[in-house]
Amino acid sequence: MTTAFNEHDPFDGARTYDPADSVADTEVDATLASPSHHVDGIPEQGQLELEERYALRRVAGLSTELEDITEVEYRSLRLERVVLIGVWSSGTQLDADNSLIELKQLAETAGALVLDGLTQRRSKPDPATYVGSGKAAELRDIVESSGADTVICDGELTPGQLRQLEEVVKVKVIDRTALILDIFAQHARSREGKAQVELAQLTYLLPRLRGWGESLSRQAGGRAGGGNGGVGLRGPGETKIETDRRRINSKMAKLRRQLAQMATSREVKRDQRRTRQVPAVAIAGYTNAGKSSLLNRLTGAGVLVENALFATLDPTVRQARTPDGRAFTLSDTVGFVRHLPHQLVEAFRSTLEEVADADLILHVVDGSHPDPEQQLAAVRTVFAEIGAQDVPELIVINKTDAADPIVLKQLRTRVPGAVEVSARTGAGVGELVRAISEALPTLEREVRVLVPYDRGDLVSRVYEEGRILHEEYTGEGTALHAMVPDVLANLLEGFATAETR
Ligand SMILES: Nc1nc2c(ncn2[C@@H]2O[C@H](COP(=O)(O)OP(=O)(O)OP(=O)(O)O)[C@@H](O)[C@H]2O)c(=O)[nH]1
Ligand SMILES: [Mg+2]
Repeated sequence: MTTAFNEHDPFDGARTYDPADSVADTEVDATLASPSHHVDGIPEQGQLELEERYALRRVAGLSTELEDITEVEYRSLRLERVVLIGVWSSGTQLDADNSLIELKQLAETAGALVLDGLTQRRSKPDPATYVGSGKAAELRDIVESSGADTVICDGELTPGQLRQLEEVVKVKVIDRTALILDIFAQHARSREGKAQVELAQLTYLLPRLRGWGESLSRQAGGRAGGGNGGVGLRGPGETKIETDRRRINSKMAKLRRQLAQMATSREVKRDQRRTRQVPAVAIAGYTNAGKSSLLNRLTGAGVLVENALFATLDPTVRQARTPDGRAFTLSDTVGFVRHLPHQLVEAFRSTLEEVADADLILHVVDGSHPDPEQQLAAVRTVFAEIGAQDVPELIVINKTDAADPIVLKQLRTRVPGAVEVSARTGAGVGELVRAISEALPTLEREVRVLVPYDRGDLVSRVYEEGRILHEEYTGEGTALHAMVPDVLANLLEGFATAETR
């Protein structure tokens, strides 16, 4: 890569930050000695080049592969042309690359064309411009020469960082959180899903309002932030930003009310299932792990399967039966991702409660991914956030048909008891069904009863809801030895024969 801090660079050496300009500036760490900071002092060109080369690394093979040229033209009409940038502050280089590859998948899922991807090794993101200011200027050159119109950063940036980086690179800058929110917005179908996404977007937007645009709004934001109210800004002098803020707040309140209502109707359905004592199994896991494919394989549900992240946003619930005939429900859920924006976790809380409320979680992981363990860990973090950490978990390693045998072998020792399947070929699915059956709580009780002939209703219920192990017609009534749900067992208690008392 060429470094190009040249004479035409209007920012080079002259770049200053106005301390009143940004929230981020209050967090500037004076001891942060990244090589990039030398740029402001105009170091020697040769030394600079070496440092730059070391620090800003292009991730190979990251640009979107296009099938043919017409696709390029078609896309350029409606899609954004993006450059990705990530700050790599911990973990190995492979981790950093994997993270940027995932960012690429996210960007493409959102409909963007990825032109380039770069990472910078740095002890932590620059408080002002995310990447160091020197790297930011270099990034601007890449943006310029590639004709990109958007930069996507692999993290959540402060409003100040977004704005200051934007000032350097001269194109729109968005962060990973905004990107994920955008994908969710594009994929939401149901009324509830749409409301949840909108609430999350507004939550994200609210603190960022002042980062946008003119000095007036910035000023208003700054003063309000200083605790000194909007003196002189209210009434006739009220700024647009305050009106916007108020509008957003009331819209959010309205969405919360609507969501609460929708959650109630779902709660009712869940209660119905509970009183019928049908155990609930939730399929959860990292996005694109093959959760919907597995639901289809297990129940023939015909749920949307797509090689895209976050294809499923609305939970689907299906009925299923264990090989020995016990009914249970199986639900597909929204996929998780590393650093799932907390605004989304909050907004989707009621949907995610399906997982927390389940009797068993099928935790699906993509065995063909280079680092499935990291995905397992990321998903468990979300489980903890939604209070699902105590639900029994059955790990399902999917895509074994495409998985690297070495990764699989490693995974086997690290996650004992996992079931290996391929939703695509059907391999291992029989074993999975047996494992589900074993792991499901037996809400059944064994009963030995003698039911008088005038209580044929109870006998029919045993036929419908339970499993009969032995039946005999005696002088006094029907003698049954059966496995029945708890509720029915209670009704039959009065007819128990001596053996079960
Ligand atoms: N090779 C292979 N591909 C699979 C398998 N299962 C699913 N896939 C593919 O993986 C991609 C994602 O599958 P989905 O079932 O949509 O995954 P998901 O977990 O529901 O994804 P989201 O809803 O987006 O979170 C699709 O392209 C599937 O065809 C498998 O066993 N083997
Ligand atoms: Mg899905």
